[in-house]
Amino acid sequence: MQKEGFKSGFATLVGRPNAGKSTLLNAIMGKKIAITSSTAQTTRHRFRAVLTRDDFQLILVDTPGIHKPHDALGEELNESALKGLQDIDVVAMVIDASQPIGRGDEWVAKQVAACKARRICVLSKTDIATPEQIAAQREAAEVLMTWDAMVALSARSGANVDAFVEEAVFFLSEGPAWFPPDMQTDQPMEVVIAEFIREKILRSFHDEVPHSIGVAVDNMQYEKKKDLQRIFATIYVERDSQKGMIIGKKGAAIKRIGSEARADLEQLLGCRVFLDLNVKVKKNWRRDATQIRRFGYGEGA
Ligand SMILES: Nc1nc2c(ncn2[C@@H]2O[C@H](COP(=O)(O)OP(=O)(O)OP(=O)(O)O)[C@@H](O)[C@H]2O)c(=O)[nH]1
Repeated sequence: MQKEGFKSGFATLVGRPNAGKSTLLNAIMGKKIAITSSTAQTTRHRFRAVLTRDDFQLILVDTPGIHKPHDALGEELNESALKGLQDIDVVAMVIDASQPIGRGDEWVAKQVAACKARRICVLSKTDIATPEQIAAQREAAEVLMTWDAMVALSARSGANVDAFVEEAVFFLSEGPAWFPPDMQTDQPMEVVIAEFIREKILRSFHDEVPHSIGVAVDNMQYEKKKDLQRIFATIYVERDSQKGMIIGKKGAAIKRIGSEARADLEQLLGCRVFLDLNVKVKKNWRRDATQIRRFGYGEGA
């Protein structure tokens, strides 16, 4: 059971190249997590990490187009980067405390200032900055915009990293966790979505459906013009009776699951979603090694 007052939501780390975003992400997670770029860039959000504690779940996403001013000069990318920032709760802009604020920082700040999310200024690398430098950087950062919070930290030494997490969580809303607590690392989008749908089904049936059900995303197509992500997924069950239950009378149950999942996936992905769900009976799918990998539960998934 989730604690009363449990909070959940999304945060993104932005900042010019080399500001220290990846190092901070790793420090937040408390271990080196694989940061891959294997995820198809069909959606605005790339999931980097999910941090779950007793009282919160903080999902760190990457917002493509916000780090690299040169790539983002085109109107279109600019706009989509900004839109991406609209769906998340907290934007943390990482500024290197040991370097003067430059044009790269100013560019990123402009994007951040235009979004609705809560804005946290992170002054990074305090281990190599003098107290005078940090104080001066605070002042310079205040000039960039009005922040909801400011934290000076060192991802390398770990100093104040927890304080940053606390600030970010403070701005999240109360609500249930989006993902299972043991999901931590960067995952391919298909696995994230499959896991998400599975979670919805389990919740929707209040544990009447066994945890042995599996979900696999078979295909994903993004239509740029419509800003629409088509997702084709299969729900695997072990028995016919389970299939009947998930489909429901005249398909009522699966329809409901589909529309609930779709609405949340739209928020999750930051674009419109068309969701096609199929139910298949596959006995003992869990024992099949290839299947396990495909479903994203086994090692090496
Ligand atoms: N001394 C010190 N160095 C840091 C700290 N955080 C990051 N660095 C170093 O700064 C450099 C850039 O850090 P990254 O975390 O890769 O920066 P980034 O913002 O993710 O960079 P891009 O991926 O290019 O956008 C690396 O050499 C890090 O080791 C810190 O807290 N202290």
